[in-house]
Formats: sequence, structure tokens, C-alpha cells
Amino acid sequence: MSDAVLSTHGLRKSFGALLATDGVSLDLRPGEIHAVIGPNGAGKSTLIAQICGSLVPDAGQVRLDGIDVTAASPAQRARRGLARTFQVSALAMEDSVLENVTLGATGRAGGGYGLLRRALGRGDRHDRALAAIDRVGLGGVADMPAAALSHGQRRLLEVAIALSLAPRAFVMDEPMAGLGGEGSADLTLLLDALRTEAPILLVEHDMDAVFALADRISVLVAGRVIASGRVDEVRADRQVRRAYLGDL
Ligand SMILES: Nc1ncnc2c1ncn2[C@@H]1O[C@H](COP(=O)(O)OP(=O)(O)OP(=O)(O)O)[C@@H](O)[C@H]1O
Repeated sequence: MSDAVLSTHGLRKSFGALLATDGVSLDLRPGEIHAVIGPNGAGKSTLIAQICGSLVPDAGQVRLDGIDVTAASPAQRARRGLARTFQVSALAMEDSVLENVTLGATGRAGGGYGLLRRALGRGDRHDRALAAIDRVGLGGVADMPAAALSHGQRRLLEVAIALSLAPRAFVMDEPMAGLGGEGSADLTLLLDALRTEAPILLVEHDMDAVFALADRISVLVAGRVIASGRVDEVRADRQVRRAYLGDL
């Protein structure tokens, strides 16, 4: 797809005899949320790891803005605008919300300590961090340590770190995991609004959130995309219902 911001082409990765991803091709287009769903062990985390560069595929390619980044490191991809939020929070708990955004974004983009100190002194980085914090609704707690935040606020902080990179595309790994109803509702509203700033590849088990947010869904089962399309198309797909959705 020529207008895709992010795309994968035939990504394959095996662990011994197990094919964890088996020729996965999908794309992420401007302005959309594309959800990837599938049962436990389907290969979702393996797919994300290959997209973000922490796992090298056996075959296939990843393109960002049409450029082949398959050989690029996670930091190089982050600098090109690929912003990942983590399934397990990677925050510095002792540091303030603001420090987490300024340092976290610099770290993910691969800055060493010297670069990090220069970045800290830079007004634009500070302003961008504050804007991202405001954007996710944490403006009132910018000086509080991450440890003092609720679980839901920590997820919002993860999004603020990603947002401060001025990303071309977000990759989010189960952002709703462990959130209660209120936390999920807040994050759903935020993601709904964020898609126009950068499209979101969303791996998520929470089907309410997926159906509320996704423009398109791809269903991964045993390492293969068994269906991909608009939400109504995928919900109606017999193979998907049999393999995964049950009686939804
Ligand atoms: N480093 C590894 N070494 C060996 N096998 C692995 C490794 N990582 C993943 N696997 C296997 O690959 C398959 C796909 O795993 P993966 O974690 O990508 O699935 P998933 O869809 O993310 O599952 P979940 O929804 O439970 O997070 C599983 O069978 C898993 O056991």
C-alpha cells in the first residue's frame, strides 16, 4: 500500500520448529487505528518485536514511510518516528512525570548520557514534554513522581513519552491491560483523539476497546493473518468467529 506510514511484508520468525509469525503482511495508514487481535500465543508480541526492531525476522521486511527499516535498530526506528508503548511499564518510578517524558523519550531515541544532558537543558524538549503531558491530561501532576500515579495515569504517561517523540506512527502493546473501567474509558478517549496525530497499530485483548476504536482489524492465529478488514467485516467472518471470537 503506497500511502502506508508503516507496513510489514511477509514477516517470518521461527523459534526452533515453531513458526511464531508466518508471512505477516499488514499496513498502517494515515489517520487510522489498526488493531491486531488473536488468541494467546498467536504471535502478536513476536510481530511487534520485529516491527520495533528488538527481534530480527528470518524473512520479510518492515517499512516506515516507504523506507526499508528491517535492518535498523529500535533506536534508529524511534528516531524515524516509530513510537512504541510497552505492555509492562518501563517508567522510572522515582522520577517526576516531566522527567520521565524528557528522559524517557531521549532514551528511547537512543541518546547517550551526554546527549541526554544536552537535551535536558534544551527549552524546546522541555516545552514539547509539557505539551505532551498536558495532551494526555496529566498537566496537574507533572511534578509528581511516577510512583505516586495510579495504574491508569502511568499508562497515560507512557503515551505522553511516545507522543513527545512527535511520532509518525504509534505501536501500542496491550495498553488497556490491567486498567479498570474508568482507566480504560480515559485511555479509549485519548487514543480515539490521537489517531489524527499519528496512526496507531494497536495490539489489544480488550474487545470493547478494539471495537470502539479500530478502523480495521487483522486477526492473527498461529502466526498467520486469517482475516483483515473493517470491523464489521471481521466480526462477520466465519473463520474468525470459529477460530477466535466465539459468539460475539
Ligand atoms: N523467545 C522465544 N523463544 C521460544 N518461543 C517463543 C519465544 N517468544 C515467543 N515464543 C513462542 O512463539 C509463539 C508466539 O508467542 P507471542 O508471545 O508472540 O504470542 P502473543 O500472541 O503475543 O501471545 P499473548 O497474547 O499471550 O501475549 C508462542 O508459542 C510462544 O511460546
